[in-house]
Amino acid sequence: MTKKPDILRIAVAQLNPTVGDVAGNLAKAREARADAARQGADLVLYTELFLAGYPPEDLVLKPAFLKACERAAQDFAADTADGGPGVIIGTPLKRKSGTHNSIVFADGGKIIAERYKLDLPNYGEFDEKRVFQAGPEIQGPVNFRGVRIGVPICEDIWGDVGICETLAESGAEILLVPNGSPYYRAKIDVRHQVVIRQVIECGLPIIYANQLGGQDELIFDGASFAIGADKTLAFQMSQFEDAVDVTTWNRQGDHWVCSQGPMSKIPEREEADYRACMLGLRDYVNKNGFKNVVLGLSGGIDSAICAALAVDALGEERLRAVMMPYRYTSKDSLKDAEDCARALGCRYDIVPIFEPVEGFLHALTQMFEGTKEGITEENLQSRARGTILMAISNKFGSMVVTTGNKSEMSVGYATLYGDMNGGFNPIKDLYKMQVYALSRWRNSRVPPGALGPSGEVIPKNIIDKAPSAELRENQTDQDSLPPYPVLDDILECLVENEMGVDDIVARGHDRATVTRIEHLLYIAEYKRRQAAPGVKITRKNFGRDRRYPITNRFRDRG
Ligand SMILES: Nc1ncnc2c1ncn2[C@@H]1O[C@H](COP(=O)(O)OP(=O)(O)OC[C@H]2O[C@@H]([n+]3cccc(C(=O)O)c3)[C@H](O)[C@@H]2O)[C@@H](O)[C@H]1O
Ligand SMILES: Nc1ncnc2c1ncn2[C@@H]1O[C@H](COP(=O)(O)OP(=O)(O)OP(=O)(O)O)[C@@H](O)[C@H]1O
Ligand SMILES: NC(=O)CC[C@H](N)C(=O)O
Repeated sequence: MTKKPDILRIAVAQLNPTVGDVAGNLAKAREARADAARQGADLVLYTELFLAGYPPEDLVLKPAFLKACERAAQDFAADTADGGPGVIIGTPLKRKSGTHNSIVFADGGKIIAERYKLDLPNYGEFDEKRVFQAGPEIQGPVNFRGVRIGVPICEDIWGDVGICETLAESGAEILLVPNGSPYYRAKIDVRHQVVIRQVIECGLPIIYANQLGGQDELIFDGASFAIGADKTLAFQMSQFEDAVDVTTWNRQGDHWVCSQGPMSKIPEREEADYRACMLGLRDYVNKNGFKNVVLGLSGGIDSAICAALAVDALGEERLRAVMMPYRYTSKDSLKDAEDCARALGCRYDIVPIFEPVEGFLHALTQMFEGTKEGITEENLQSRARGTILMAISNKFGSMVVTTGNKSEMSVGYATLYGDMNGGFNPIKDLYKMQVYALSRWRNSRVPPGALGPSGEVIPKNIIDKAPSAELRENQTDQDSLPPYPVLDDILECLVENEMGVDDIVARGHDRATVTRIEHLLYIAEYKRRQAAPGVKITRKNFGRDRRYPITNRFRDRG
C-alpha cells in the first residue's frame, strides 16, 4: 500500500491557451510542467479543456479535432514517465457514453483516471449541452500517490447537485477544480462565495484553477484561488496575468492545510474593467494574427479610450489613429484628437473626407432632388470614414478597432457600414458613464502589463466637453438621447436586469422616456446582429448573453 504523504505541493497552471491550437496548448502545458517541476511540485492542475482551449464550441463536433486533443492528452500523460509531477489536464474525450468535457489525470507515464463534467452549463454565455454529453455518474476520488483527490469540473461546483458532498462521502481529501470561468464585473466575489458554500457542505479544501486570456468576446481573468477547510482564503493568484504558482499543503490530522501560496491583491473595479478590455483587445488582435490596428480618432471620448486601450494592449507602434475631418469637425476636436495621439505616442494621420462625401452627394443629386437633407446625408460622412478605415485596413493589414459604447449600441446610435465598421470593439459592453469613469481612472494610473505611457493620455477637454457626433452644425448627443446618467440607468434596468417599464418608472424615470428607450432598444437589434464582437464586462453583454429576436412587436405596457 502507498504510504500516505504528509506534504503535497500542488502547482496551479493559470495559462492562456488558444482555442483550436492543440499543439501550441500542449507546448504551453509542457513548459508549465517543467516550471512546476523546478519549483518542486508533485502535481500540476490545469484549467478546463486546456488542450482544446475554452470554449471550443462546435469544434468539438469535428472528429479530427477530438482526435488531436486525445492524442495530445496521451502524449502528455506519457511525459509523466519522467518521474516529475503528475498532471490533471482538461480535454474533450469521445467515449461510448458520448463526447465529454473531461480531464485526464496522469502520473508515472499513464492515465490513471478520466473524469467527465456532470453539470453542463447552458445559460448566459454557455452552450455546453449543444456539444457535450454529461458524465454518466459521479465518479469517486482519484488516488494520487496516496492522496484521494476529487476533481469536479467548473459548473459541477456551481449548482446544488451535491457533487462535492458525494466526493467527500466517497473519501476525497481535497478537491481540485479546473475552470473556464469568464469575467464579469465583481465575479471574483461570486466565485469565492460559490466555493465557500461547497466547502461548508463538504468540509474539504477546494482549489479553483481558472483560465486566462481573451477568447472572442469572453475574457478569462485567472484569479485562481483556494478556500481551506476552515472556510478562509488559502491562496489567491493574480488576476489578468498568467502564472504557474506552487502551493504547499500539509496533512494536519484528517485535513490538508495550505501552508504556502501566493496572496495577490485583486484590482479594484475600474482597474479590473480596464484590464479586461485591454486583455480582450490584445488577445483578439494577436491570436488572429494582426500586426497592427487602425481607428478613427475624432476628438471624442469613445475613440480616445479605444486608442488608449490599443496602445496599452499592443504598444504605440501598433496603432494608427486617423482623424477624418469634414465641415462640421470643430477646431477643438482637431486639437483634442492630435493631443490624444501625441500623449499616447501613436501614429496620427489626417485624411479629410470632404471630397468623398461631396462625391457621394454629387452622384445622388438627381435622385435626391426635392428631398430634405437629414440623416441620409449625415450617414454619408460616417460611411466615408468607415470606407477609408477599411481601405487602410486592406492596404496595411491593420484591423479596424470600432468604438461604439454600450449606450450607443443599445439604442442604435451608430451608423451601419459607417462607424460600426470594424473587427473588434473593446468598449462594446461599457455604458457611456463607465467610459468616462475608466478614462479618468486611466489618466491617474497605468495598469500592470500596459504598454502605454503614464499621465493624461485622454486630454481633460475630451472628458469635460459635451459629447457630439459632429455630423451637423452644433449637434450634441443630448439632442437625440436623454442625458447619459439617465439613459444608462434605464438601459441597465432593461438589459442587465430585464425589468418591467412600471418598475423602471418607479425608480423616478419619466414614463415616456422609458418607453421610448425600450422601443429604441428593440428596434436596434438588427444593428447589433451586424456589429463587431467586443469584450464582455457585464453580466449580460450584447452577444452570447442576450438573444432577442430582431422581428419583435412586443412592447411592455404594464
Ligand atoms: N429591422 C431592420 N432590419 C434590417 N435592416 C434595417 C432594419 N431597420 C432598418 N434597417 C436598415 O438600416 C438603415 C438605418 O440604419 P443606419 O443606416 O445606420 O441609419 P440610422 O440608424 O437611421 O442613422 C444613424 C444614427 O446613428 C447616429 N450616430 C450617432 C453617433 C455617431 C454616428 C456616426 O455615424 O459617427 C451616428 C446618428 O445620429 C443617427 O441617429 C435603414 O435605412 C435600413 O436600410
Ligand atoms: N472626425 C472624425 N475623425 C475620425 N474618426 C471619426 C470622426 N468622427 C467620428 N469618427 C469615428 O466614428 C466614431 C463614432 O463617432 P462618435 O462621434 O459617436 O464618437 P466619439 O467622437 O469617439 O465620441 P463621442 O460619442 O463622445 O463624440 C468615433 O469614435 C470615431 O472612431
Ligand atoms: N465553464 C463553466 O462551467 C463555467 C460555469 C460557471 N458558472 C462560471 O461562470 O464560472
